[in-house]
Amino acid sequence: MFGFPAKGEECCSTQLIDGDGTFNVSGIEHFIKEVKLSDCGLSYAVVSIMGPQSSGKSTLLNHLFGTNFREMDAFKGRSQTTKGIWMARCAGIEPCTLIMDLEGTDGRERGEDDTAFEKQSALFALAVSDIVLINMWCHDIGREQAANKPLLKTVFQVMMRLFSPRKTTLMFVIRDKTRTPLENLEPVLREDIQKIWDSVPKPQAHMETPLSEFFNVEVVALSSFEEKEELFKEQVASLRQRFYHSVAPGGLAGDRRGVVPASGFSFSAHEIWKVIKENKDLDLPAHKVMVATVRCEEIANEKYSSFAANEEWCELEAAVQSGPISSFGKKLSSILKTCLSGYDGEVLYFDEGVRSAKRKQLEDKLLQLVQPAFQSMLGHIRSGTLDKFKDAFDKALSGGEGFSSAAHHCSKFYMNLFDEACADAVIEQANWDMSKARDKFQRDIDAHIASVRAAKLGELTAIFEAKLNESLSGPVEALLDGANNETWPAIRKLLRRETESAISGFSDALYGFDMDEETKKKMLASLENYAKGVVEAKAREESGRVLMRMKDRFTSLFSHDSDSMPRVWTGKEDIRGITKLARSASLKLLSVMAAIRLDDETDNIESTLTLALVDSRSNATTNRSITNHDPLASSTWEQVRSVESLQYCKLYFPSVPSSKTLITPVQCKSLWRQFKSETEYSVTQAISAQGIRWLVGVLVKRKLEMSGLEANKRNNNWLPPPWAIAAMMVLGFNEFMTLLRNPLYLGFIFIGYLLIKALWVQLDISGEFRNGALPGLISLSTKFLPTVMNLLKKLAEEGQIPATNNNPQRNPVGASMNHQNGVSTSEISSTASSGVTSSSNGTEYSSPRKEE
Ligand SMILES: Nc1nc2c(ncn2[C@@H]2O[C@H](COP(=O)(O)OP(=O)(O)OP(=O)(O)O)[C@@H](O)[C@H]2O)c(=O)[nH]1
Repeated sequence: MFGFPAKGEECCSTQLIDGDGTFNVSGIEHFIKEVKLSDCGLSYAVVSIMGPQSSGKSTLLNHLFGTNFREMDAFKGRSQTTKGIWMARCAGIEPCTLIMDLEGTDGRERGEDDTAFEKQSALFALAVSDIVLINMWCHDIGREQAANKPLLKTVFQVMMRLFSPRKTTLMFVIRDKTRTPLENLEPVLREDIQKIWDSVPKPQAHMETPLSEFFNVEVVALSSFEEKEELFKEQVASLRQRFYHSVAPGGLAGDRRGVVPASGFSFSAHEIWKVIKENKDLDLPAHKVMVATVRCEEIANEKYSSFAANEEWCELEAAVQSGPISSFGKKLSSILKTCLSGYDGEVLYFDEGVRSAKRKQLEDKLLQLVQPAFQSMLGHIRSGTLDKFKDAFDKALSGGEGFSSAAHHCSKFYMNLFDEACADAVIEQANWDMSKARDKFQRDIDAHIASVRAAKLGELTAIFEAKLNESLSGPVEALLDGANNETWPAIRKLLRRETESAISGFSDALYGFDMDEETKKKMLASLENYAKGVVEAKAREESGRVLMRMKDRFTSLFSHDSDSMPRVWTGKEDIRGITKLARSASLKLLSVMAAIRLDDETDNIESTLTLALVDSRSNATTNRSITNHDPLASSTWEQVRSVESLQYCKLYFPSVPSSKTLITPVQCKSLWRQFKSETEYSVTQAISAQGIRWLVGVLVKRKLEMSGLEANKRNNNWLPPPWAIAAMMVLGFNEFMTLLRNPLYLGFIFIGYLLIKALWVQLDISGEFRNGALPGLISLSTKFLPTVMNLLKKLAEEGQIPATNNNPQRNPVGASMNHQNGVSTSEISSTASSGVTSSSNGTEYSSPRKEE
């Protein structure tokens, strides 16, 4: 359908639009590449020719511009040769000049009524050309029925459909000029043109607009090519000179307007033709913007794609994934700059507003593309600088620098380092806000400082807490062990002294942390509370062992005399008095252990316990008769006060809050019951021992009275008869000899002899049996029985033989109470007992514990 230049032709011509009005997109693109039009920018000119069919248009163009448009063969008769619109590049004229050969008007092939294509092609030529040649016969000038009149009318009418005049140069080429000189012809022609212009209906806006506003009118005359060919050629050669640098100021098209840059020519021409075909008005300025928009976008896309594939960028992007890159910003900025410069160069002649907008879009897209790499770079900078900061900070701290000072110096130094590194990574074109990255880095540094501070403060706190633990736990345990009236005052004094010392030291240590007063106060208060907590915890721990301690104290006082010597129950001792003394000492211990008394407030737990458990009034039967209520049947000491204050008005009853209570009233009662039941055995044992001793004394006395000295002598004859001794020697000779021969047996026999002899002498067995066998056995049992019973009891406590006292069925209250207290009875029983030394009045005790 479309025509292409024949092979070997020096200058190509291409059919731009065919006779049916189809635009040859591929052909024109091929043509533009061929003539390298895209590189021309605005330095190109478009010249078109219109005129009646077979008026020698192609002949003129081929001679004038060196093109090879098809010409009619003169010998075949006049017929249409050019269909549609053809385009070729002018040879040898600078700048690049494109020539368009239009289909002739008034062609018989289309008929008189088909003027649509004629008008469309005229409008197209006016829209894209800088110079329009209008071919006309010389003899038509001044004629009413001239062939060019309809053509001019068409040109002027369609001109109105362009929203803005382009100042196109209309060059009237008068063919077959006669002898009449051009000076005479030109005014007539101009008059004709003016008449036609005046007669053309115009829109309101251009009613008064002169022709010269739209067109530069030029007139040339040429001799007949057929009759005076040489002269024709000379005149054409002369005319050709006028087309050199036609677009330069002063040139033929020097004041043209609305030029589309060469790279947009193909697109622009196609779009114009589309609008013309749709019979719409052609808004050239808007069209120009449209072309600029499309072309700038195309160019921007091309640049973006070429940037994305740019080797330098790809290497940089890959490298930044694995680590920081020096001069990252500089390198990337340079690649971006090259890309944007390329865009700027190519869109230079397009509408400024459009190209700037598209440049911005391209820049944004490019920056979006490179941003992840930039973020990676920032990430490297941040993590690297943060690591360096951490090392430097640790070194400064371990080098002995104060915490606040080290934090301040290191933070400042590494913030500056971060800023410098960021400056090195900054992309010129980006103008990204770095404050967020900086803030984040600052937050990272602050968080690290805070975590180190917390760790250091934690260490410091732990050190002082450990010191407090050490200085309080042991002494408090010792003080509670020897519970007496001075125990809690002494604990308070100890707590005050140790707390003050710790707080003073802690306060000095906190100095370097540059803390605000409120936080410091909180920390000191926390340490103070910790100290209290140590004492309270120790007191709670010791209260769990109160039963064992009470029993120890009881045993110590009951089984030892005032010189701490083991008591021998001779029958002269006041067992009741000793028991009472020992029990009241144990009750004292219970009352001291019953509550935490770290405040100076006094309470009367001891009096309450004495009243309820020891005094005559506390006897269950009597008590009920007086109060009809058990004063210790309460789980808090507050309730005891509220109830009992009505009954015992003369007493100040304790008001110990639950938080300070170690042993509740009901637990005290239960403990006391268990304590009594578990110590009763010792008392019973003492009473039995005293009874046996008394019985033995009576029996011995009577025997001595009855038997006298003879009986005494008879009783001394304890050896067997002689015949029995002889029989033993005969029958046991072999065994006797075996014993004598074996030195080991001899050794055992000798040791056994020594032991028996020692026991014999120590226990005075011969003396005991002096008054007869029964008194002797009874007397010896009184010596052995307490020792054996104590041994059995100890074994039972250690769990080596079945316990009798820990039977929960026998002591259900005690068992349940100890579970409430968190300490089991067996645990209490198994703990080694401790001793106390009683003072003369039996109420003050010191605590040198000793192994029984
Ligand atoms: N009288 C006269 N005839 C000429 C002149 N130049 C060319 N011709 C003849 O006119 C005829 C048509 O020439 P073309 O150049 O093909 O004319 P055209 O206007 O291009 O024809 P279409 O493209 O068909 O409209 C040819 O036979 C030419 O020899 C001229 O200056 N004077």
